[in-house]
Amino acid sequence: MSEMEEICNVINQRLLLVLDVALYKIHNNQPIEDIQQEKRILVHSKYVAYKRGVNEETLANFFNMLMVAAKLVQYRYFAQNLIHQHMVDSQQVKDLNGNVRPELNKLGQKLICLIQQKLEKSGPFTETEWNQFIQMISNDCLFDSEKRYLFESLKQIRLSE
Ligand SMILES: O=C(O)C(=O)C[C@]1(C(=O)O)C=C[C@@H](O)C=C1
Repeated sequence: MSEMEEICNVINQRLLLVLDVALYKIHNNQPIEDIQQEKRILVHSKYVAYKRGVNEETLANFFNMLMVAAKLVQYRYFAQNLIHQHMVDSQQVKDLNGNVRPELNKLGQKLICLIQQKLEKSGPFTETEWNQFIQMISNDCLFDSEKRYLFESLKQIRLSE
């Protein structure tokens, strides 16, 4: 598998996993957006980036866009399920803090690791990789224009000076 394929796979897994978060929030009447959690993710991912020699600000911008994409996917899922909201089977709902968020965390670390390896090997992402990216990011809930924003922020990531 190419590095780009591996990176897109992890992004796809992350965009699927946030549906478990949405299900939890629908079931518990919580809003999709959790600014405190976003702050925690940004602080943590900057720390991991720093440890791995990846420029923290450019990495944080990318993670910010990942969370925007996650919210879009969740809002659309939420809308699709509004009519069945009262029927969400509690058996399907996973433990947010004990299970789903730790999984999201692991995927985030894996992503930073793959990005670091790719940057060290062949430098920043370039326009030539866009076709592969758009083909690989399989989530139907995102428009191509939204995938483009995600790719633009991926292109900006650099190693530390
Ligand atoms: O952990 C959550 O509550 C999520 O909804 C996931 C996530 C993310 O992508 O990491 C997305 C939106 C929230 O504002 C915070 C974090």
